[in-house]
Amino acid sequence: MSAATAATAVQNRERTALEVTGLGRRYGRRWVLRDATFRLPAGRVCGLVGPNGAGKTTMLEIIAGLRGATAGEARVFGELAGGTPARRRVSFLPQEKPLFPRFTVAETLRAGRELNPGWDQDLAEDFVRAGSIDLDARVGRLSGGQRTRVALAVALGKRPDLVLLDEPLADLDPLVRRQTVAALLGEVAERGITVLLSSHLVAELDTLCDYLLLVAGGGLRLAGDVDEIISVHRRLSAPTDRVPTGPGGLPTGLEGHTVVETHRDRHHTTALIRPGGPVGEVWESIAPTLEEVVLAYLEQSDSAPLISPDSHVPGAGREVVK
Ligand SMILES: Nc1ncnc2c1ncn2[C@@H]1O[C@H](COP(=O)(O)OP(=O)(O)OP(=O)(O)O)[C@@H](O)[C@H]1O
Repeated sequence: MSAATAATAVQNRERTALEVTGLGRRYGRRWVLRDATFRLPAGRVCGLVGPNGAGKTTMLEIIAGLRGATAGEARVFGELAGGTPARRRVSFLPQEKPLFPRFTVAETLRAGRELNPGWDQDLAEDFVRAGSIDLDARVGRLSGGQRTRVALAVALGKRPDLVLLDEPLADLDPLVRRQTVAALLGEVAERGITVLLSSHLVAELDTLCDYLLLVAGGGLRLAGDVDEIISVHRRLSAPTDRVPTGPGGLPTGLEGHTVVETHRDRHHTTALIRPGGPVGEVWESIAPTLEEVVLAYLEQSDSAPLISPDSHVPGAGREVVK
């Protein structure tokens, strides 16, 4: 390989933070995750959503190298998850924050420094101080929000290229959540860090994430840039008496479109679709919110997956739905 080709290969690898191919995990006889294939471009903040038990933690643990896959593989900046080169570039913050209550905040950061060769003490200390947290305070005496900030400081102090966060905001009140999110996003934007975070806070996803993965029913249902995902969907509504149920059980006029979800009552019929062409005039058609799209896919976990072009893994043999 020439020097130029090798440089291009490195550049390409650095453009993809995460590449997951045919990933599956079985516990006993039960598959919780099957055939997940996607690419996460570097520098994105990606939300990982799905119902309870959909396999979000399992996926994060596999990427962090804490759990093996039953099928397929995950690569972090081109390196196989679990290996030393991949682990060096990843920080994982599990749901149960790994902090010792008896340690002071300063001792917690010192432990981070001793365990991580690339540790950035200034970054970690600044992140903690910006939350008005005393470095001499005992971790066990901190509020939930303060503990989250300390745990995030430890995760960021490692100077990772990819941060994996398992429901980091679940136990925070809305104000602290907003402050913590702003601090986190400021830090990741400045350093070009890629973030993959699981969350049930569907209504707040669009303030946090510019990329989305949705797992449900054992598989990946949505993957892609948030704006792109929204732009390929339409939210339709029509008077129920003008769109009677057709032969396939769907309201008439939706043939030829990919229908994700429909709701019907005596007066109104609504649908979330991926249009396959122009929509009949009887329907009022508007752009959906991200929350509406996510809720529709969560409700209809067997709807056709949408893997957007920049989430597509080249050569993985998976259909790209536009
Ligand atoms: N070590 C294990 N042994 C057996 N089953 C497990 C194990 N870990 C997880 N599971 C099961 O796998 C499924 C997926 O769990 P996982 O924690 O990955 O889901 P999740 O999407 O993160 O859920 P939640 O939103 O509730 O946190 C669940 O049904 C869970 O009970």
